[in-house]
Parts: sequence; C-alpha cells; structure tokens
Amino acid sequence: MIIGLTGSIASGKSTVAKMMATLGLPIVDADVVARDVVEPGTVTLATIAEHFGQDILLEDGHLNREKLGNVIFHEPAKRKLLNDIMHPAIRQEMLRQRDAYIQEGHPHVVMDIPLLFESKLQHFVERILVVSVSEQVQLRRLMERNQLSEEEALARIHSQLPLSVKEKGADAVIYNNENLTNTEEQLIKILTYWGILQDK
Ligand SMILES: CC(C)(COP(=O)(O)OP(=O)(O)OC[C@H]1O[C@@H](n2cnc3c(N)ncnc32)[C@H](O)[C@@H]1O)[C@@H](O)C(=O)NCCC(=O)NCCS
Ligand SMILES: Nc1ncnc2c1ncn2[C@@H]1O[C@H](COP(=O)(O)OP(=O)(O)OP(=O)(O)O)[C@@H](O)[C@H]1O
Repeated sequence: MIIGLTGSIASGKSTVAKMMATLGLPIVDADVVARDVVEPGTVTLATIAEHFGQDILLEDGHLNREKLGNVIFHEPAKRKLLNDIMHPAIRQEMLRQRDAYIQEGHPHVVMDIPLLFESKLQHFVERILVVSVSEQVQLRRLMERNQLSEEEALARIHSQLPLSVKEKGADAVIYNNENLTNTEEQLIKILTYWGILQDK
C-alpha cells in the first residue's frame, strides 16, 4: 500500500515519518528530495538562479534557502514560479524512489508530501494520513523550531491550505497536540486498522 503522509508546516509529519521508519516502513521524503534536486550543478538550481537572480546563491554555490524562503513565503507569484521550476523534478525523483522500494519487495511505502493537497497529488497514493495540530500549537512549534517571528511563521502557515481542509480529504488523522507517546499510540492504531503492521 502506498501511504501519503501529509499535514501542514510544523504539524509533525517528519516526527510521524520517523516513527513509521522505526516500525520498518520505507519513507520517501519530499523535503529531502526538494533539497537534492537543487544541489550545485543541477539544471534546476541553474534555472532558479536565472529567474531569482544569481544572488539567490551562497558563495559556495549552494542555494541560499533562507533568502529564497523569505521571498516565496511572502509573494504568491514567486512561490508559483518556484513551484513550477522545482515540482516536476521533485515528482519524478519521488516516483523513482517509490518504485525502487516496491522493486525491492517492500509491500508498503510511505510518501511524506507536505503539499499533497495543494499540488493535487492524491492520485500518487492509496491512503492519506494527515498529521494535524491546532493553529496555536503549530505557530508555537514553527516559531521555536525555525527561530521565526510570529509574522514570518504566519506567512509560512498561510502559504498552505488550512489543516481543516486537509482533514476532510484524509483517510485518517493523527492529532499531534499532545506528547509523542500519545501521537505514536494513534499511529499504531491506524496502521493496525489498515492491516499494515502485521504485514511487515
Ligand atoms: C523555499 C525553500 C528553499 C525554504 O527552505 P527551508 O530549508 O527554509 O525549508 P524546508 O525546505 O525545510 O521546508 C519546510 C516546509 O515549508 C513548507 N514549504 C516549502 N515549500 C513550500 C511551498 N512552495 N509552498 C508552501 N509551503 C512550502 C513545507 O511544509 C515544508 O515542509 C524550500 O522550502 C523549497 O525549496 N521550497 C520549494 C520546494 C517545495 O515545494 N517543497 C515542499 C515539498 S515538495
Ligand atoms: N507531539 C509533539 N510534542 C512536542 N513537540 C513536537 C511534537 N511533534 C512535533 N514536535 C516538534 O514540532 C516541530 C515540528 O515538527 P516536525 O518537524 O515533525 O513537523 P513537519 O510537519 O515535518 O514540518 P515541515 O513541514 O516544516 O517539515 C519540531 O521541532 C518537532 O520536534
């Protein structure tokens, strides 16, 4: 079964993905792939520099992620431009990794895709698991994790669909407001219900 793991920024997808990895499930992580496709020397990075200016690169040739983030989370047109440049490459590599895991004989693969709903990628997966949190907890965790001001954190949150909308499109929802043990218990219940745990 191909499981789409999604949620919103700082809702806890990576935290849940780590738990799933510990349970032995292979993970394809869109954020990791999104970093790989802009390594120095890639066509994608060259295209970004062409459109956003050479000063979007650090001196060592890597992408200046902080600078690009400050642009795209405040300007929807620039965000769309970046998405149009990056998303085809990200998708291609994610599907390659998914297929490689299946070829290796894994019965289940988890695809951690933050923008699953925004990018309408529901057809990539067979089940959708949404990791949700209250707005208050999301804002606090995002400000803490990324050392952002409230204004910067809200810009990032508002660049995505609300969690309430994502919950409606989910096959199951994990509410990640409490401690990690509570979150893990919810995860295990869902995976057991889906028949995934006993298959491994
Ligand atoms: C703008 C970038 C350079 C900022 O890098 P930074 O290291 O600060 O953030 P990171 O990559 O860890 O992303 C953190 C989270 O931001 C959110 N996010 C990232 N890109 C976007 C986007 N285009 N639209 C909405 N939310 C986004 C996601 O929830 C993601 O999990 C980076 O996020 C990026 O390359 N974004 C474009 C690619 C993309 O869409 N990635 C999302 C998963 S496919
Ligand atoms: N149940 C929890 N209790 C306390 N802190 C948590 C909990 N779940 C996650 N966190 C913390 O909240 C932050 C956001 O979690 P995480 O990085 O897993 O989110 P994410 O959805 O993967 O975010 P992004 O989309 O930005 O990659 C992290 O600093 C993480 O350690």
